[in-house]
Amino acid sequence: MDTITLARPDDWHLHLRDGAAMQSVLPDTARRFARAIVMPNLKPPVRSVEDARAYRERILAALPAGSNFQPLMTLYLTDNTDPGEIARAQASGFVHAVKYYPAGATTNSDLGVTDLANCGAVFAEMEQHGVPLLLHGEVTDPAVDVFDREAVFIERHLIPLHKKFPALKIVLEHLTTQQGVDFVQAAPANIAATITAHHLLYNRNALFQGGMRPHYFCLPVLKREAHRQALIDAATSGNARFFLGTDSAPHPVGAKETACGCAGIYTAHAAIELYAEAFETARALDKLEAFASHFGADFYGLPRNSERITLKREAWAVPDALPMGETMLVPLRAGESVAWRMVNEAGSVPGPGCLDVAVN
Ligand SMILES: NC(=O)N[C@@H](CC(=O)O)C(=O)O
Ligand SMILES: [Zn+2]
Ligand SMILES: [Zn+2]
Repeated sequence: MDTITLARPDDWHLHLRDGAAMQSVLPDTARRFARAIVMPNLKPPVRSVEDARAYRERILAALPAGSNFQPLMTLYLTDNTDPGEIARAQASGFVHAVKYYPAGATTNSDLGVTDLANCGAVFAEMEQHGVPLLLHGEVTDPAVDVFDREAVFIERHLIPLHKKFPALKIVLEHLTTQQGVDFVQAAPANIAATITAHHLLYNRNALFQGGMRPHYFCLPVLKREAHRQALIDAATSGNARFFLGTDSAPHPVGAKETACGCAGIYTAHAAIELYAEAFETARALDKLEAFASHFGADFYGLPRNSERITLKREAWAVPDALPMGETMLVPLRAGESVAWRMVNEAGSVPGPGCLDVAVN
């Protein structure tokens, strides 16, 4: 198979940032995806429906001309989130989920939740209104090994939370472990998980290949090979509760190549192409469409996309760096190649994959 055609995919976990940085990265996503769940970890975070309304307007205003891309907004949960915000979120029509960051777990999580017990009234409202809770599922306990933080989160927090709010829709974001796969497989249909392209393609060796590799550092951190295999098996299994979420997370090169580098990997420039590589290696390209274009929409109760995209097996070179506002970012595969290329509807092959203008 040298070309594949699939319904236009959606990205169920994306960081777009704001301002000039957003202006730079948004076209990469808008060219490939119909919709994306946009993370709220801005500075300051997107905490209210009104914050989300304003952020959504800024995203729409930054879209390339002619793009039909739809940002699906989320609220950043804090210890002080007003339970009344949930009904307003649901009524808004543009807020689709609430995001939980454990305070201090990851980029811009300082205002995150210090104790899930502070949010009981909010979770009760979410359960009642059918608003999904998206989890950065890692404990922050410094006594817990960084590679075990997802598994320990599931035991300590997720299992009790699910017991207390059994009908609450939960997405365990950026799944990285066998334990996470096992939990989702054993859970009922209101529990799902997103899986990134980088966690499907790389294990933790990538962080230390010939030296320290800050551009492979993200949270949750890449795990050992057995976990990557478990993620591949889950993503290609046809189980509708595993679906695509890139967690593409741009940072300026200077914030990555430094003594204390930020967590986050940029993949939006080649997102669906990288998933195609991972699925092809697993001999499961026939499972890509459901994972990328059907299951997430079904879970969120949104219609599947009717437009289609085509990917062609044709290697292209990823530039060493891409613009990010006034500065640059280093994308995944910088200076290397990606095996699949997205072609536009007319069947023509655009120029370098990540520097194209929008194709709709
Ligand atoms: N994944 C990351 O490593 N970083 C994300 C935050 C997150 O998703 O945890 C970011 O905003 O940079
Ligand atoms: Zn996260
Ligand atoms: Zn993220």
